[in-house]
This record gives sequence, structure tokens and C-alpha cells, in this order.
Amino acid sequence: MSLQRFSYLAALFLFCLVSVMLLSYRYFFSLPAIETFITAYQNRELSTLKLALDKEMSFLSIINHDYAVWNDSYTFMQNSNEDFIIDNLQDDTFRSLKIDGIYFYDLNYQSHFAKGYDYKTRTSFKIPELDLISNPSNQNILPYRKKDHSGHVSGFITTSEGPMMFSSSMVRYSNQSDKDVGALLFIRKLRPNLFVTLAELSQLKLTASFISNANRNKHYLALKGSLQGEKVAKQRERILLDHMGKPIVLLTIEHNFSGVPKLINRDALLTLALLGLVCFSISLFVRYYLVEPASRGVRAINEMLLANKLVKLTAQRKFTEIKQLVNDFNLLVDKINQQKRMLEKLSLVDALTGISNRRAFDTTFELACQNAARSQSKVGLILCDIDYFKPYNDFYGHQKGDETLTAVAQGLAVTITRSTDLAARYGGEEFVVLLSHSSEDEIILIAEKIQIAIKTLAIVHQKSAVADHVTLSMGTALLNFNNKKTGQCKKHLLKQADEALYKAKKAGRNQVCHSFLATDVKIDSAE
Ligand SMILES: Nc1nc2c(ncn2[C@@H]2O[C@H](COP(=O)(O)OP(=O)(O)OP(=O)(O)O)[C@@H](O)[C@H]2O)c(=O)[nH]1
Repeated sequence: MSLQRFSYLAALFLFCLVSVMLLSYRYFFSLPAIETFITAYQNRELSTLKLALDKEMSFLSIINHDYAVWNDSYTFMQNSNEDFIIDNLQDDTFRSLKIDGIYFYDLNYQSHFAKGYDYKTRTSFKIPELDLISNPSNQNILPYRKKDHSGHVSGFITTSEGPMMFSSSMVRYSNQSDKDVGALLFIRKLRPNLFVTLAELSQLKLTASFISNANRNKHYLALKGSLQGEKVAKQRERILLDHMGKPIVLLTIEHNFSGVPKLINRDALLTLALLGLVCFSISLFVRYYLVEPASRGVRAINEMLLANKLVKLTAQRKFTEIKQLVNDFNLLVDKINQQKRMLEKLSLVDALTGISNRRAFDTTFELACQNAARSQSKVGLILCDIDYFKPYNDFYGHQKGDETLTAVAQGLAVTITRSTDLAARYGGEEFVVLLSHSSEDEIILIAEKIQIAIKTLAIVHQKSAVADHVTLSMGTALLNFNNKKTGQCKKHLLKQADEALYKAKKAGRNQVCHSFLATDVKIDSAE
């Protein structure tokens, strides 16, 4: 797998892993916590609404209780004096107390005083349902049967005038010293402004509608101070029940906070998009700082392999490891190039004699011929062969023969001074001297120098028929490469030198034969 593909897959894996982790955290921790918070908030809203309603009810109860536990009311129940009615039960009383009905009952539910008066529209009305003798089912709006003996009842009642809020208290002496003599009932109509007040107090959007008889059998939840096991919702319905337990008002409540966020909403998508961007950036980063330099390195090494030439890499980017890798590679290149140069050198040197070998000669000869062809100059060759070397070997031994070969080779090498010239072992006991940009005079001169150098070595050779020391026979050749094909010229030059050497041997050895001179053989002047 390529590093590039790996980086893409790693980035994709990272994206998937972090996405799953984020969504899991959201699903298992974050969203349930938000839901719990909103549930508690909605509970508080319902509880506030209930408290606001109770508060409105308690206003009515307080004034009702004040009037009931009052000596004048007690006296009024005893003797029904008109003055009490004139002083206390006039229309103004209704308006100032903001109530719509005042009813006194004796202990047998018999009406002692009854007056319905709409304090808003200032009109009188009658409520037949409050004749408790004819409507015994309504008798429980009075506190006579209250088990807790609080002497007080409040709630809602359905009447022909619409749903009403009521509050009743036992009429008794203010110091509670005498027996109860009856009950005092206050009623107040349920008007829209009550629900406006409730909405303001509870900070909720609230709409109220009276429930018709047709809808009374529907299943509604009564208003309590809690959610009653329901889930979070934007809107919910609650009802107010009358004293008989029948629904009378439907409250539609709109909560302030309701929306539990979805698992994948805009924020979650934005987060995932950002995460994707980060992962993509990481893969680009890996590509730019790691993959690209590695690819460039691979390309460079491939080119080196194709060209069969090792060159140094240039260090890329700032990473220490990559720099180190490039540096180490370059050190390796240096070492290999060094070894290559050494091997090349060794491959061009004759192992025994230490001068250039036949391979080196072939290469240099080719180059010299090409140069000569370009510059239209002459190339000269001197082929040298040790005389009677077989008898020498046989007599002195192979080891001694090797030493003599080495000494002769070194003697030859010192006669060569120009860098373009070359003395090489041509094979066995045969040597060759290559002279670039040469001339007849120069060849003659070098051949003489060689003769002198070998003579100076003075290596004793008892088995030689021509001298008492080791001698050479030489054949020379010189060719102008002008307008001639290099390959043919080379062959021709070698052939001429070889023939000249043959002639020198044939003529008695220890001499030079210059193929370019009229006289075939020139005898060694020293002999
Ligand atoms: N010691 C030693 N001898 C070698 C080496 N290479 C070739 N020779 C010997 O050189 C001798 C060459 O002998 P020949 O070709 O007969 O020539 P020659 O005896 O010199 O006779 P002429 O050349 O005609 O004077 C052989 O005996 C080879 O064994 C070498 O590397 N070391």
C-alpha cells in the first residue's frame, strides 16, 4: 500500500472514529442532559402556573373568610336585619371586592341571602344552580361536610351564567365563641383577564377556552404542578375541574423551552464538516511533507538505477528523520562511488606489473583514435616483446620471471611522461606503448629511451642468444587518422606494429623495427 493511500485511509478512519465518538457522546450524554434540563424547566413552568391560579383563588378565599368570620355577618344570620344589607351588600361591595355573587345559607342549605351581580357589566343575574335545596349535588360547595373542619371550601362551579370561581366559609363569631350559624359563599366569574394575569405571572403563553358539554368526556389532564410522566413538548393541554370533577376550562400552554436538539442537527453537521476539514488537512499535510519527498526520492533513485549512476539527493523539508535519511543515503553514495572508482582503477591495472592492463589500453587507444580523427593528428604504437623469455622462465623459474616482467614494465612506464600517452601490458611478456598526437621522430626517440631503460635494468639472462641481459624487440607504427574510419585505422595500426615486431624478431631480436621507415629494421645501436 502506498503511503499516500495509507494517509487517506488513516484520515478517513480518524474522521469515522471521531464522528462516532462525538455522536455517541451526544446521544448518550449530551442530549439526555438537555432533555432532563428542559423537563425540569417545563415542570417549573407548570408549577408556577398552578401557584398563580392558587394565588387568585386565595384572594377570593381571604375576603370571603373576612366577611364570614365577622360579628355583623353572624348577627345578620341570626336576625336578618336590613341595615346589614344596606350597609354591606350593595353593588359597590361587589365592585370593590371584585366578586359577582354573595350568598348566605343557613345550616340546612336554605338561602338566607342571595345576590348575583356582574361587577364588570353592573347587571344583576340569578343562578338557579345556587338554590341548593333544588340542586343538592351542589351542596358540597359549602363547607358543612368538610372532614378537615377547616370551615372553608373553594373551587369552580358550572352555572347557567358560565363557569365561576367560588369560595365559601362558615359564618361564625369573630372570637369563635359561639356555634356556626351558616355559610357565606362568594362567586367570581371566570373572565379572560384572569387567564391573562395567570399567563403574566407564570411567564407562559396561555390560551383558555370553556369546555362544552360535548367535549366533557374527552380525556384531559387536570392542571397540577408537574408534567405527570409526559415527555418534553412545545405545547400541552390542561383542564380546570369544577367541584363535581367535571372539566370546565381547557388551558393550552405553550412552553418557553421545548426543543431537545436532534442527534444530527445543524451544529452537529457543522462540527462533522470541520472535523472532515481537519482530517483532509492532515492528509494533505502528510502528502506535502512526507509522501512528496519520499516519492521524489524514489523517482531520483529509479533514475539513478536506469542511468547506472549514483548521485546525491538533496535534503527536503524540515523533518530531522528525512534529513538524516537523505544524509545517510548521500554518505552511502559517496562510499559506493569511491569503491566504484577504486574498482574501475583496479580493473584497468595489471595485477602483476602494476602498469595499465590490456583493458585500459583498449579504452585509451579508442579515445586516442577518436581524438586523432577529430584533430587529424597521428597516433603511434610501440609493441615490445621480451626476447627468449621462455628459456628465461625455464632457467630462472616462474617467480623470477614474474619479477623480471614487473621490472621491465616499470622501466617502460618511466619512459612515458605525457598524460595522453600510455604504457600497458599487452599480454604475457608483451607490452605496448601508445603515443597520442605523435610523430615519427617522437616514436624513434621513445623507442630508444625504452632500449636504454631496459639495458639500464641489466637483468642477467644467461639463456639469451643475443645478449647477457634481458632485451626487448620492438615494432612501431604511426598513422594519420585523416579521412579514415577509426575502427579500420586501429586495426591497421596494430597490424603494422605487429608486423614490425615480427620483423624485429625475425631479424635477430634486441632491436626496433619502424614500419614507417624505408629501412625495415634498425638494429639496436647499443649492440
Ligand atoms: N613468469 C611468467 N612467465 C610468463 C608470463 N606470461 C607469459 N610467460 C611466459 O613467457 C614465455 C613466452 O615464450 P615465447 O612466446 O615462446 O617467446 P620467447 O621464449 O620469449 O621467444 P621469442 O619471443 O621468440 O624471443 C612463455 O614461456 C610463457 O610461459 C607471466 O605472467 N609470468
